[in-house]
Amino acid sequence: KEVETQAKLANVVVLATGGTIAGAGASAANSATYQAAKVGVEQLIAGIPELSKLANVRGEQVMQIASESITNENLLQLGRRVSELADSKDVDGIVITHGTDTLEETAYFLNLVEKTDKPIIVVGSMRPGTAMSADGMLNLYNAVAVASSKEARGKGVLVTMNDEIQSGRDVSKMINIKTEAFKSAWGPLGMVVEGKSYWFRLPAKRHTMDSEFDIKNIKSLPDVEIAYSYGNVSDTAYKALAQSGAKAIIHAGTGNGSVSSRVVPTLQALRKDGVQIIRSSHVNAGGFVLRNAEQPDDKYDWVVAHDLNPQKARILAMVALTKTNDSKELQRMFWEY
Ligand SMILES: NC(=O)C[C@H](N)C(=O)O
Repeated sequence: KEVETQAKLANVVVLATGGTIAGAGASAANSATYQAAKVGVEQLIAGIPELSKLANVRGEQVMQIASESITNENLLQLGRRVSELADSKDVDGIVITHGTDTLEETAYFLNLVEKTDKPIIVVGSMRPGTAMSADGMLNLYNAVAVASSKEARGKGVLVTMNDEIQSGRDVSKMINIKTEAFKSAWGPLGMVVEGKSYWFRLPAKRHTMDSEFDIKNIKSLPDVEIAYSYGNVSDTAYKALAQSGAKAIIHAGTGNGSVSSRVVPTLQALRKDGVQIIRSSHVNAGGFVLRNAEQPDDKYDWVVAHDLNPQKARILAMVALTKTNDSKELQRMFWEY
């Protein structure tokens, strides 16, 4: 009987990368002071015996780092492993445990480059497993539940935090001290409660199977950097980033991606030198940057990031630049993805 049930359960692989979900503190009262990336994947899985009722779960330690230290090489390594597993007949769903600081970047990257309709769920936690009311256990349980469900197929890369199912494209870490940390300006796609998913909406942007990008064709990622804007901003950072070899600079602009008059001439000159200029907004609840609003993008040959925050704009720019350096093509991609 047991063998029969196991055969019916989905096969889910948990790829562990580190983060607070694998963190450990000195005492149970340490919810904010701890070391990330300490606990191995086997221990994470063993800590939730209920997983065996949801799926046949096995783990793989891909790396063990705090996500603020993730590199483009790490992204490619993870992306390639996800792709290999997705191609395997024995795998029905993939869960990635990840630090929350750059979780939204990794989720968006995978959403762009993985050619599969199998569920890929990225999950983290805000408190280490050693803390009182640690959130990692339930977040991971929910991730495995969604990864093993048929309804999650074809919905792009997803994130399960705080009982919500979010689109990996839209979701962003909005606050760093609450378990209710991840939000999307356009709302969650669904909820997961007691291991069951409840769906309410679908992503509208191109992703995974419908994406023109494929991790199998990406050898390396170009250098794309971000410059932050604020009152009295100077052009020093923009110039330095270009000098260090950035192929594109994401302008993390104020408001609707506005650019200080002190910086405009430098950005015009950098564009003439071949650097792509991409205007985004760093407003917290979600930016919305439109072409030729605030700045004459057509005239300057700049690109707008639309609703992508600066760190997500960096991900799309890197992936897009592996295919084209044409600013019109880049702009098309920023509307479509
Ligand atoms: N909550 C977390 O996971 C934060 C941690 N610094 C990380 O991103 O790895």
